[in-house]
This record gives sequence, C-alpha cells and structure tokens, in this order.
Amino acid sequence: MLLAIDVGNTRIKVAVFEKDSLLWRDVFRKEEAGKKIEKIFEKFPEIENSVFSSVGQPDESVVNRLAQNSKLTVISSETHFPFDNKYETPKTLGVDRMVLASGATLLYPDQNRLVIDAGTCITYDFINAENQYLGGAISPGFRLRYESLHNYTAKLPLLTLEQPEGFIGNSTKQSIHSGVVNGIVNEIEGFVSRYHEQYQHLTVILTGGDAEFLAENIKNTIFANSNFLLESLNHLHNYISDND
Ligand SMILES: Nc1ncnc2c1ncn2[C@@H]1O[C@H](COP(=O)(O)OP(=O)(O)OP(=O)(O)O)[C@@H](O)[C@H]1O
Ligand SMILES: CC(C)(CO)[C@@H](O)C(=O)NCCC(=O)O
Ligand SMILES: [K+]
Repeated sequence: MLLAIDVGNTRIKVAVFEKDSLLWRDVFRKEEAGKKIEKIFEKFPEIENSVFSSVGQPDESVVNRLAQNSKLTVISSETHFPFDNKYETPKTLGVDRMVLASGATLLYPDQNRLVIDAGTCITYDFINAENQYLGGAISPGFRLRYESLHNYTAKLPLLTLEQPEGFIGNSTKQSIHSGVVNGIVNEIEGFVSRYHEQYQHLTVILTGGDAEFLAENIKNTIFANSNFLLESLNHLHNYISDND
C-alpha cells in the first residue's frame, strides 16, 4: 500500500493506493499536514511506501514524519523520470509539472500528450510520442484572476468562481465572470487547437482543482481527471521501483 502526497501552491492532496487503485483521498491546508498525516498512518497501518512531491521547498517536519512511518521516495529534479527532458532550464522546471509529464508518459504510451493542470496556476505540459518533454506554458488560474482583478483595481469587487450567465457580461459581476471563465475556456481551447495544428494525434489530459468545472465548458475531446497528479505519483513510484 502506498501513500502519495502532493504539496501544491495552496493545498495538500493525498491519496492511498493499492496497486493501481485509489482507495481513499483527502485535501487539506498546509498547516494541518502534521496531524493529518499521523491520522492517515493510523487509518491505514498497511501503508509501506510513500511518495512525496512539492512545488515549493519540502517541509522538513512532514518529510521526517513520512520517513519514520514508511519507505519514502521524495521526487525532485534529481529523480530518474520516464521522459527525456528538453526544457532549457530543467533545474527550474516545477516538480509538479515533471510528475504530470511522468504520468502522461507512463499512462498514455507512444503518443503526443498535452497535460493541462488548472489549479493555482494553469500549466500546459507537452510530451511528444518520442517521450521528449518539450515544455508548455504557465498562466494564472481562476482564483488568481479573480483576486488580481480586485487587488490591482480601484473598484472591482472580489468574486468567486461562478458560471457566467452569458458571453456578453451585462453587469460588473457578469463582466468579471465572463472575463475570467470565458477567458480561461478560450485560452485552453486556443492552446489545444494550436497543439492540434502541429500534432494531429494528440491526447489531452485535464486535471487540477478546477478540472471538473472546466470539463463542462470545453468543446474539445479531453480526458478530465482531478486525481491525475496523485495517480501520476503512484505510477512514477512504480516506475522508479522497477528501474532501481
Ligand atoms: N478550498 C479551496 N481553496 C483553494 N482553492 C480551491 C478551494 N476549493 C476549490 N478551489 C479551486 O481550486 C483551484 C486551486 O486548485 P488546486 O487545489 O489544484 O490548487 P493547488 O493546491 O495550489 O495545487 P497546484 O499548486 O497543484 O495548482 C482554485 O483556483 C479554486 O478555484
Ligand atoms: C508553475 C507552477 C507554480 C505550477 O504549480 C510550478 O510548476 C512552478 O513553480 N514551476 C517552476 C517554473 C517552471 O515550471 O518553469
Ligand atoms: K497547477
């Protein structure tokens, strides 16, 4: 049994896997990590292994706690990934993006893949059929867009994610919702079309905290899976174990 921990920019996501099946998952704030992780080991005493990845500097107390209770694998830029990294600055590439690229490589073999992660940031990661990671894009996610419109203007209110009533925003609120939601939807559809022009056969995977909301709004054929990063951690852990 494996415990996978993904420390994002805002929240921590954890899942327990038995082979390829996800048994249980949870999401919590960073301050709660210590207590929550202790509880997970109590709930699942069968956990032997854990795999940890963090977009920021890993929290030492969390890492120590995991290492005390299980055989721990920490994913970093030193990890042996299943793709060939062609990024010009591989040392600055986000660990979360490398985990997503690993999952896409292992789960969708021999094809061009685009992973879109809609979380705090929206990231685009492209791996070609030759398993070369070429890069992608980074843009602000829903919450960042709503917050920056409020924080950097004199009059715009702070709103939270809501489906706009139409394309033409007919009030301040509706204009903001249209700008943020239709902006992101058009951005994603635009990127997917551009990749499609260059790569006819393309598998698109959509994940992150806002994936479900987005899946309902996007035209193109995509695989939406909110747990893709956690599942990628599980598969990457198996890959590392098999190749040691
Ligand atoms: N309680 C919550 N706190 C923050 N964001 C939330 C919450 N519930 C839903 N969301 C939505 O999830 C998005 C953040 O996604 P996610 O949880 O994947 O981000 P994250 O933890 O920062 O992870 P990552 O860094 O991998 O993007 C926000 O844009 C917001 O719309
Ligand atoms: C882009 C984020 C913030 C998305 O979580 C993260 O992957 C990150 O900090 N990346 C470093 C920059 C890069 O990926 O090139
Ligand atoms: K993200």
